[in-house]
Amino acid sequence: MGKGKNKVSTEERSSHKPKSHSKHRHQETRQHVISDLPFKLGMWDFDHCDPKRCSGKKLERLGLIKNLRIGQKFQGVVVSPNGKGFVCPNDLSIVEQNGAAVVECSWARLDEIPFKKIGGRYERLLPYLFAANPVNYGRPWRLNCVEALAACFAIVGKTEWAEMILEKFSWGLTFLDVNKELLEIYQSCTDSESIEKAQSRYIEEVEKERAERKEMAQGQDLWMLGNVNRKNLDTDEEESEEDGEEEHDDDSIKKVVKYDNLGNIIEEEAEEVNRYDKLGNLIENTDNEEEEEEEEEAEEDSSLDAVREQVNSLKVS
Ligand SMILES: C[S@@+](CC[C@H](N)C(=O)[O-])C[C@H]1O[C@@H](n2cnc3c(N)ncnc32)[C@H](O)[C@@H]1O
Repeated sequence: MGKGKNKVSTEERSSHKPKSHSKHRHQETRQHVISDLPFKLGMWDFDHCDPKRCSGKKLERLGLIKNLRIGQKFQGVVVSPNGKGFVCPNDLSIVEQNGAAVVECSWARLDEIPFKKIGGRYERLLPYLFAANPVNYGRPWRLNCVEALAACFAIVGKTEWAEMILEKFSWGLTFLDVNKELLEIYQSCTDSESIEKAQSRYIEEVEKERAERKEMAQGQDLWMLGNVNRKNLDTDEEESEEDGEEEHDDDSIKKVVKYDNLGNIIEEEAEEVNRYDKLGNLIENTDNEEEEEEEEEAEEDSSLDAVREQVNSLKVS
């Protein structure tokens, strides 16, 4: 055995004492913090997440949240993907008396969570809100634990409690700014049904505005093309010139005609428009503008479909 291998130097010994002492003090501080809080927070932690990025774990390190065991139920509002109704202002007394809890787990591994063995009497979904955390910034529905708890507090009217937990994160208070309008709408509701209606109205408005913006953008594109009537005229002329001639069987060659704002042709050229699939195979050019437009629309709308799907999946689960 090497000389002095298991020996603890005087320096180390003296540094050990304060360490264990400080641990004890830290525990005391934690209890002190939890008992000092005007609210109760709970969390079932399934250890799915990177502890450095996990907001629930940070709340735990700060002594603001209590860890709950599997099999243990929570008396307050449980904000969970397994919720049956939405958090609403009518939940105020439950939150005031017994607080709020979350399920700390990965969104990708929800199917591993034994929802029947956790939760409580008041399991709730959160309505449409945007994440402000660095991992999912700007995404609706997928809030992290501290955002979910803060949203619950804010909806029932305890915005100051929401601020108390969010301010522990550098980005935290942004959550309230980003969702100011939505939170005010939800705060003016009463029960879960009214929250659901308000949420649907908001999503519909967002969709409508989106469609209007798209229409305006299309209008601008048309304006940029110049005199559309003149363009049609020229195309007809071209077609009639080609009448009786051998048809060009290479669809990949497309005429590109550009006009200035007065409708004069400023350029005419042939352009290769070959398109390839992911495997590098040539895709036949259909020149079917309607089909292409439909494809574009489907792509643009897919994000909204994803939102709808998430609403439904949250409702179903
Ligand atoms: C899936 S975990 C992800 C936690 C993340 N790793 C973190 O750092 O906090 C987020 C938890 O917040 C709650 N939550 C977030 N968004 C929710 C929503 N729209 N409806 C219900 N609960 C939600 C749930 O308890 C959910 O399990």
